[in-house]
Amino acid sequence: MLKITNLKKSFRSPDGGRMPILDVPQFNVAAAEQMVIVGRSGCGKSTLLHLIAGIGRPDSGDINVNGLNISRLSEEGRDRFRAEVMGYVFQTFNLLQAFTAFENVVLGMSFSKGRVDRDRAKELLKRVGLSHRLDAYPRTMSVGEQQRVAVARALANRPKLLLADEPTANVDPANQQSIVDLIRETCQEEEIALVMVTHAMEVAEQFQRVEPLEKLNLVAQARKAHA
Ligand SMILES: Nc1ncnc2c1ncn2[C@@H]1O[C@H](COP(=O)(O)OP(=O)(O)OP(=O)(O)O)[C@@H](O)[C@H]1O
Repeated sequence: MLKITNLKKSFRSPDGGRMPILDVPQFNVAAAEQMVIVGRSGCGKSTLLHLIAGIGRPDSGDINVNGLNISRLSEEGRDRFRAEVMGYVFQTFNLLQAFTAFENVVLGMSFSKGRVDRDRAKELLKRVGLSHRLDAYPRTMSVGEQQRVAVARALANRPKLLLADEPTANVDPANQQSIVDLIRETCQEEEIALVMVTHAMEVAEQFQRVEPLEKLNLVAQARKAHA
């Protein structure tokens, strides 16, 4: 489902040079596999997820998702491919403020080829415990409620690959577990591969495969060697 080879990414540093962030020789995720990436703050987890989603381009290397090398696509092509094949739960939710919770989930569907399934949108919001908040606007919702809408929106489209960047960072332990359960059950039922970033060890330890990014990433290994 996901096959990464020789992926490199750097950012411009304040002195005008380049700051290497990622050098990942290989990283693969099988169809319908569920796995977790862990690692210290700033080690490049969100950058890796962005590149997999086609938000920004690597300096070099290949990212194959569902059989297509997305690093060769134009920005428009990557946007379209993401809408059709991937779901993304952003650390910052990225909900559209002018639309209600229900509309945000429905909009997650209408950017892709699939038909808009209003019943599925309602069902997903019910599963995250927000049946009573369908018509609420994001600014009137708590941070945890917004996070749950973001999870429902990412699943709305029946993606093949779900990328979740700390989807439980802002919720209490009970909601944390219900979000993890919702994500994992839906991914299992619908054979969606899951790559989740988390700092919560009690979440990570529920997964069979937990990859520390430092192990996958030669930049982190070189830093460690020089530390
Ligand atoms: N657009 C950018 N321009 C310059 N530097 C960036 C940019 N985006 C990220 N970085 C840097 O790249 C590094 C990795 O950032 P990233 O957000 O991927 O880390 P992370 O592992 O997800 O951290 P956290 O766990 O705190 O969310 C950081 O040092 C960050 O400052």
